[in-house]
Amino acid sequence: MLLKDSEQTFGQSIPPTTWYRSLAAAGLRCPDVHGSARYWLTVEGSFTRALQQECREGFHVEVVREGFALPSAEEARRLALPPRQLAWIREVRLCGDGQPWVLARTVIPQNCLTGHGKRLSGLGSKPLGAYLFSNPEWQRGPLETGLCQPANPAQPQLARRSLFHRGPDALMVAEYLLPILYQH
Ligand SMILES: C=C(O[C@@H]1C=C(C(=O)O)C=C[C@H]1O)C(=O)O
Repeated sequence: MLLKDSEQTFGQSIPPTTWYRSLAAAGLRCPDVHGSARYWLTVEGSFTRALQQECREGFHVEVVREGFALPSAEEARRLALPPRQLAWIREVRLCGDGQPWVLARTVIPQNCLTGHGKRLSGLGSKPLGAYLFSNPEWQRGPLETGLCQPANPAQPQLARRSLFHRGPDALMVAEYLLPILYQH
């Protein structure tokens, strides 16, 4: 039976998440990070590229929402943003072979939307990684590991995130691994 998109993706929202500065630190809390998800939590370079290499049929990005909104208090602290400053927030599903594999949330402060960065608010279904990794002005910082508190089995349990820096500007990309990606 074919499910409607709303049924297929029911429950696949982003759960509350605690972030750790390293995989090892998260591993003390949750040894699962060293299991089959470890590759995805640590893969360097473009995550989009790594997913594309895993696809048999194809890769696409589905925009869930994008627009100006308030980051969470934790995101604002991590990005050193003043409280209540709006940022461009993009949430997408990264889909392999027609199925969502990863939920991604990117917080783009307004100072990143200047110069070439203007493109960041007009990506639509073009992957953000293609822009960031073809643009040498953006440098990635260290990867953090996230342990999620899922409310249902469709929600992610594990996540990763990093800041991308352009001089003094920084944006933050978080990727939440859906179980289908690493539980074969
Ligand atoms: C940051 C990257 O971009 C990917 C693409 C995203 C998007 O289009 O919104 C979000 C998260 C990423 O995994 C990457 O490829 O590493």
